[in-house]
Parts: sequence; C-alpha cells; structure tokens
Amino acid sequence: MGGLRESTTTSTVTAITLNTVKPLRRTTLNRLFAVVYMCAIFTLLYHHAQTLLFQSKTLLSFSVSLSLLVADMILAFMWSTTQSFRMRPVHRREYPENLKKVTKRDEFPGLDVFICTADPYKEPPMGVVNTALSVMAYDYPTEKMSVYISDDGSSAFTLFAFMEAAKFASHWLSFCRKKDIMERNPEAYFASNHSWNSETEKIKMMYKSMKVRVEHVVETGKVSDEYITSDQEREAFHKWTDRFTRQDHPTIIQVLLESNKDKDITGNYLPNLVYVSREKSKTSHHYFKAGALNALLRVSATMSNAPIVLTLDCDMYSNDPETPLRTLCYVSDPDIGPNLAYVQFPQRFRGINKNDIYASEFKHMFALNPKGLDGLRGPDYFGTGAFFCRRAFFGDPSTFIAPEIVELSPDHAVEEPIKSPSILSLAHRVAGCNYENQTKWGSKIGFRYGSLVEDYFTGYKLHCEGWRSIFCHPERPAFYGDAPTNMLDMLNQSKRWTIGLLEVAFSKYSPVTFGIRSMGLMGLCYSHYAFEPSLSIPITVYAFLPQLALLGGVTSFPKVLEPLFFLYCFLFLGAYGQDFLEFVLEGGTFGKWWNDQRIWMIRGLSSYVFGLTEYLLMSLGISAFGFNVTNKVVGDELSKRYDQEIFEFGVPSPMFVPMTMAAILNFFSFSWGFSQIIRGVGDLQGLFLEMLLSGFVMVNCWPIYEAIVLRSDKGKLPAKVTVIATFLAWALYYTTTSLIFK
Ligand SMILES: O=c1ccn([C@@H]2O[C@H](COP(=O)(O)OP(=O)(O)O[C@H]3O[C@H](CO)[C@@H](O)[C@H](O)[C@H]3O)[C@@H](O)[C@H]2O)c(=O)[nH]1
Ligand SMILES: [Mn+2]
Repeated sequence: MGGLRESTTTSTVTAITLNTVKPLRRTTLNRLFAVVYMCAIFTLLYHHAQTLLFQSKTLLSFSVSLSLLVADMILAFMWSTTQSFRMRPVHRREYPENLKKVTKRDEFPGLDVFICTADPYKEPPMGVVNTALSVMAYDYPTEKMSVYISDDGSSAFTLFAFMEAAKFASHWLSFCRKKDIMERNPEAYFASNHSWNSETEKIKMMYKSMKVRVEHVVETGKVSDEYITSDQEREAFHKWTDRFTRQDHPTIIQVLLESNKDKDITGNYLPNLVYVSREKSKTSHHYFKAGALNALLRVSATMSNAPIVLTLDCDMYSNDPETPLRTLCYVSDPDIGPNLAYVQFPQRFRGINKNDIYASEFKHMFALNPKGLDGLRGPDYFGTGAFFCRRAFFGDPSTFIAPEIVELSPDHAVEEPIKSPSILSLAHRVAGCNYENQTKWGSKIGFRYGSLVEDYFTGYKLHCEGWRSIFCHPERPAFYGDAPTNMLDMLNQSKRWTIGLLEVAFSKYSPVTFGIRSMGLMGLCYSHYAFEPSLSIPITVYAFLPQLALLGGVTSFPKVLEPLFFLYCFLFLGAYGQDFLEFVLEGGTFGKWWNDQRIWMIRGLSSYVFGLTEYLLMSLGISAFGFNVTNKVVGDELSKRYDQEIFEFGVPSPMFVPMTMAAILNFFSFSWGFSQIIRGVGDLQGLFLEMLLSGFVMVNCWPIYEAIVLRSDKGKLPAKVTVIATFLAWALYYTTTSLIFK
C-alpha cells in the first residue's frame, strides 16, 4: 500500500499550492494497538469455543456459551471493519486564496445546485427558501450558477415561497455583496446580527413580510389572490387542478429567475432559479430521493448542464460563501481532478444541545470515519453537501457511458436560453415518470436505485467503479442542517437507514464480497456501515442474557483476578478508551461521548432490531416500506425540553419497548445480585462482572428510569409502554428461569 508521504499538490505551471494532505499522527499507534487487540479477541474466541466444546455439559450452559460466542464474533467482525478506518487517516487543507492565481473568475466551471424537498408540513417552505438564498449568494460568478428545487411534495405553497424568494433575492444578493457578510442565510443572519442601520432594518422588514406571506399561505392552505402579482404567476398555479395529488400529477417546471436576464437591484445578474416537481403516477416507481435527484440531473442538463453539481437537502444551508472555491482547489488539481467523483463536506447541525443527547452529530460517521476513508478512496457520500463532477454519473473514469439522448451528455453545450420552448419541452419530457423505462438510469447512470440510503449506495458504487472522493472539512462549517430533536424521530431515521443498509448488505453488491473484491480495505469500510445493524445481536445479548442467567443463579463471566477477567477488562477498556480518545481528539467532550455510546446501545435495542425485522418482512413479501421524511419543525415545548437535555418519548411507540425492558431487567438483576452479596449468599468475586455490566446498563438507562417514574411532562414515557415492557420482561424472566435456568 506504500506509505503515504506528506504531499503538497502544486499546479505544475505556476507552483502554487491549492491543497495539502497529511497523514494523521496516530496512525502508527492505531496499527500497533490493532495487532494487540486482535490477539486479545482471538484469545477470547478461543476460550468461548473451548467452553462450548468441552465444558458445556447441559443445554443451559451450552446455549449461554453459544450466545456469547455468536455475540462476540459479531463484535469482533465489527471491530475489524472499524480498523479499516484507522489504517490511513489523513487530514486535508485547501488554499482558496491561491485559486485566483491559477484560474480567472470567468474561467470557473458552471455550478448547478440541487435542493430536495418532499413535504411542505415537515419541511416548511421558508426553510427551503433560506437554504436556496444562502447558496444563491455564494461568492461565485452568478451567471455560472443555477439553483434547482426538486419538490417531491409537489406543493403550490413551495412554488409560491420561491416566487417570493426570487423577488427577495434581488435585494438580498446585492446586500450580501455590499456588506460582505459571512452569514448568507437571511433567517440566521437576522437572528444573530445586532449591529443595525437603516439599510439592514429595511431588508429585514422585507424578509419578515415575505415570511408572513409564505407562512400565511401554508397555514391557510391557500395561495390567496392578493398575493399573486402577475398573470404569469397565476397561470402557474392553474396546474394544481382538482385531480392533482402528490402521487399523481404532471410535471411542473417554473423558471423563476433567468441569469443573463434578471438582475438584482444594483444591476448584477442573478443566478438561474428553477422550480421542478417531476411527474408522478401511481403506477410507476419513483425511487424517492434518488429518483428526484436523477430527474434534476436530466432537467438541469437540458437547461444549464454545469460540470459541477452540488446536492443539498432542504435543511442544509450554506454557512460559508467561499465553499465552492474550496471545491475548486481539488477539482482543478491535475493530480486529483481526473478521477474525482465528488468533494464531500461534513454534515454539521445547528441547535444541537450541549451534550448532544441523541448523538445526532454522528461524529463517527461525519468526522472520524471520513478522514480514514480519505486515505483510501475517499469518504462515502452523505446525501447532502457534496459537489459532484457531472461526468462521474456516466460510467467509470476511463469508460464513458452515453445517455440515451445526446442533450443529457455532460459535454453537451446548451445553446438556447432556458425559457425557450424547445428547452422547456425537453425538460418536461426528461422529468416524466416513464422516461427512465428501459434506460440505464439508476443502475449505471446517475444516482443509484435499490436502497433507502441512496447516498451511501451511490457513493459506494462510484468508488467500486474506480472513482475517488475528497473529504473537505474547513474550520468554519460549510453547511448547517437540522438534526432530530426527539427520540422517535431519531429512531425512525436510524430505522430507515438500517433498512437501506441491509438492502445493500444482502444484495449482489454486498460490500463484504463485491466491495472487498473490487477495492480491498475500502470494501471493509463500506461493510462497517452495511452490517452495523447486526450489532443489535450482541447488544441485545449483553443487555439481557448475563442478567437473566444471574437471576437464574448462573454466572457467565470469569471471577475477579482470574486471567480471563483481565482479558475482559482489557477488551472493554481498550475499545471504550480508544473510542473516547478519538472522539475527544475530534473536538468532542466527555458528555457528548457518553451520550454517543448510550445512543449506540439504544439503537442496538431499538431501531436496528425493528429495521432488521421490517427488512425481513419485506424480503418475504409481507410488507413494504417508504422514505419517511424526518420532521424539521419543532414545537416550543419540545424545543424547551430539548434545550434542557430531557429525553423526549411522549408517544407510545413499540420502538421504546425493548430499551424499557432492558432498563427494568437490569434493575432487578442488579438489585438481586446486590441483595445476595449483602446477605452473604453470593460472593462478590463471582458476581462482580455481572454486577458491573448491569450497573453500566443501569447508568446508561438513567433517563429511562426518570421518564418512567420521575416525570410528569408530556415527553415522559407513556404508561402503556412501561406496562407492556414490564409484562414482557417478566415473561422473559419467567420462561428463562423456570424452563431453562431451572
Ligand atoms: O421521496 C423523497 C424523500 C426525501 N426527499 C428529500 O431527501 C432529503 C433527506 O430527507 P430527510 O428526511 O431529511 O432524511 P435524513 O435521514 O435526515 O437524511 C439523511 O439520509 C438520507 C438517506 O436516508 C439522505 O438522503 C440524506 O441526504 C441524509 O442527510 C430531504 O431534503 C427530503 O426532502 C426527497 O426529495 N424525496
Ligand atoms: Mn435530514
């Protein structure tokens, strides 16, 4: 694999540094530790196998040993996949200030921005508008930029919001340029900026009144006549006929701003702004977000066909106008450019509470692992905040796959203005719901179909084809998005991912087979995600089995000071210790890390289990699932509790049951063990590890105990969940102790 030297990429002609890459210092230590830890794992597995073969005389001890062996084998496999991220982590930096020495501004490549939205109630149009305005105001030649909105919710309210946004943009863009502000999301700017003058006051009023109109339209459910300012606008809304539904309607494409024609108030051109709601019918597949993105790839090809494409979720606004320039530092690098599929920026979230109680920063997924991947072929695609080279969607770096019509080819030049009838009619055609039939879209071309995590799957397929990607993580976050602020939203998101990942794990492209074969270590990295849901097995085993055994008078772990005791201690402390160190080195705090590992357990007992089950039911043809969009609106009361770091349950969801069962059962096994020791019946040495495990689970379950007994607010755990969980925990205890551990 050859050592990765510290390297500096310079443009050959001018010797100007655009980007640098350095291996992380901890790499050698990581590799050494991996060897030691691996030996420890093998010792434990050897011990389990021996116990199973030679010491398991009864059915009981056999099943306990077998379960522990299986659990530890899965943990060992998952550990090995994590090591692949630790073998070659790198750190990159880019120097956008040097860019102008290499390329002139008018030689910058065109940039098409895709913003996806799917539901005007879960994703309020004002949020989408703010995201769009923040990118329209990029420090980038406006005549080279086009912003496309994909509305899978096909909502007249969203279109209305963007008609308003188009008008406001002509003030906002020139305001940003004049004041040279960093914060170009109007909502965030007005919320945080306090040095007012009359000009700022004026534009703020303008923004507020737009917001009032848009929110009024959503609230009343009607675009009232007084808000419509031209016949053209009125005509656009005629498309929403009585027969129009979200699942069944014709294509709607509205060009709201046309660059080279529409100017802002100071006479500068505005970027293109296009609203697209692709055709839908109940009889054809839509492939959720991947389908939406492919429709935009085609529509944008007919209108602007920029070589660079930025994909954004509707909540993910720009926090730094320089971001596209950072991307260019890689795109225009002759050593990287030719094989480069995309430059991925981290997902960052605004409004996360102090200790990030739902671990939604996803530090491993969005910060630590990508650095490890970047030393190989590059980070996986996160679904948002990625600048793609359009060419990467058409074949591998050496073989170009031509699309079915030449106008969609990445090198096709658009000759006519985007509002011309021929362009508009082609755009409508390629947004049609039957357009993809008998084409390579979704399989060989564009974003890939077949998984609910279209982002992960698309990045994976691109890497398999030989493309590379870059992880660009500047100090000032490039984008900010929303993270779930209640337990159920978080678990539902995680469940959707679980299903999507399993779809890949058990497909013919499974990373453990196809992936490792086509790209070695990189395939192991992808396996880490694909098989993450399998962690639910060891987590469930460790949350219930030793505790039930303890209640049945059987111990599963070695006594204190036995050699194996130290092995267990080393394995536990080694894994947790290394994880903690990495987390903190990446800017985390103890509190955030603690919650991160807590949520890891909760997912293992909840979303992974339910995701696995739903995936099985789907495989058997019993049920189907869809893309359940994450809610991006937060009520006041909930938001208050979130800020106070109180867990939000509130609804009686089955997803809360297994974790509540674990909380109850661990409480009883711990208390029982404790009473044994107090009464002098049990010996502490023998029960020590069991007690430690139960104690650890209990500390992790503390918010659940609180939610059961101490709280009376709306977010507490519904009594129904407690009752069901108590009953199930008791049934589990009863069957195991009376039938198995008797
Ligand atoms: O049929 C659909 C469903 C969703 N979306 C859009 O997809 C985006 C992501 O949806 P969200 O509910 O916010 O999902 P998250 O779980 O928060 O998103 C993560 O996971 C998704 C895959 O499950 C990726 O697509 C996202 O980029 C990634 O941030 C949003 O902008 C939606 O509007 C569509 O355009 N069409
Ligand atoms: Mn999201």
